[in-house]
Amino acid sequence: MTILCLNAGSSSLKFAMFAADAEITLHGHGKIENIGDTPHLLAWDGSNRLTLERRWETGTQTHETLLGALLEMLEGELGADLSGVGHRVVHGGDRYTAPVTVDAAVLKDLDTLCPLAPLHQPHNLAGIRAVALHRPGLPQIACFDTAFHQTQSETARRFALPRRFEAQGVRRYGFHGLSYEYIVRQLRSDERQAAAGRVIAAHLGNGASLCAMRDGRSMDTTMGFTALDGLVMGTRCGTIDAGVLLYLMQQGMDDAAIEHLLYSQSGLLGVSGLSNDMRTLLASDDPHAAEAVALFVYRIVRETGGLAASLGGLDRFVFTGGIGENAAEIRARVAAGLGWLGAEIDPDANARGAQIISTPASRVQLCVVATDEERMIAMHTADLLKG
Ligand SMILES: Nc1ncnc2c1ncn2[C@@H]1O[C@H](COP(=O)(O)OP(=O)(O)O)[C@@H](O)[C@H]1O
Ligand SMILES: CC(=O)OP(=O)(O)O
Ligand SMILES: [Mg+2]
Repeated sequence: MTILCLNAGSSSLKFAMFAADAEITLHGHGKIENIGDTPHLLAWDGSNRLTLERRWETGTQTHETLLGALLEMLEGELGADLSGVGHRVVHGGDRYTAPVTVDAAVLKDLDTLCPLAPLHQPHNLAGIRAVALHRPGLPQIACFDTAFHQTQSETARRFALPRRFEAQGVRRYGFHGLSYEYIVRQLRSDERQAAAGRVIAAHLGNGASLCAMRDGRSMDTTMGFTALDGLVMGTRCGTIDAGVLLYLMQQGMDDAAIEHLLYSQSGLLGVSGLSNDMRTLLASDDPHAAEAVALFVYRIVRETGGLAASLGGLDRFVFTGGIGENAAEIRARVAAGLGWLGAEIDPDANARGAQIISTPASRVQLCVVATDEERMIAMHTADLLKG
């Protein structure tokens, strides 16, 4: 069977076609990056040969218009032999703890979670609606970022608020779960049994989070009720004193203005005043860019300390996501900050982007694993379609 996977991130729209028989084989994939600024489409065939490139002017396109362009481009692929479409849906709330076939009732439920993931959920659901218009009746499977974190304890997921709020679903959920699930599979496929023990994975992309895992199960994570919590991100502030929000409200900012500030104008972009793109910041000699990068690294190191404490120590630290996989300088600076845990980086292995970038003597093994949310979506989608 042939499966199309769609993954709408906060600044990107990724897609991939797979043949899912005994094995899952990539037929083609691509991404539209830099959405909100100057969108840039790249597409490759199954052997990673570039087949298409296109750029749009600044500020003329939204996630929705680009999705339309994408479906037009995939028109041929959306032909009769397509068995289904798998989607990354960032928030599953309390109800959706495993992949599900989407129908009108499910879609309505998922819509109610849009305020909890304003940068993602509306785009995720727009993808489902657009495909339904194009190909009514084609099975569509929603795969949730929150599902992987089901294994966390009540304590890890609880806010110190009066109980009635928890009953309403106000608790920590965690995100990037498809990515962490894939990382665990990759670590397990290795003969070193690398998923065993106490592992922290760092998904460092435009959104960024850490996940503390024991034997491949999520124990804690830096994102919470929403994907705003935790690390400094491209345009999101990460953990912030709730008193700041009270102050902003008292200053007359309304909820829409605060949402825009915290989700879209903060993080690396807000602190640098320059860009949310790590490549741009690393290449800049502007002191504010350097300060944004320093804060990004500092917060990763600090949160790792907390998660290592909750795991009772640390055996392995995994870098993944656009920054984790590609930015050797960030990996080196994070590793330096983890020296107190016994981490010791091998500079040559790090510069090469090797799978293991720590020295043999390092007490914490440092790894780089390329994540593949689309393949994880394809695996779930194939499982559901095969019944
Ligand atoms: N070679 C590189 N060096 C530094 N940062 C990089 C590199 N390649 C990609 N990145 C960064 O990765 C981030 C995007 O990560 P990605 O996981 O693709 O995003 P998304 O969260 O939208 O899926 C951007 O900040 C980008 O600058
Ligand atoms: C949940 C989240 O932040 O996703 P992304 O990294 O794709 O923005
Ligand atoms: Mg992402």
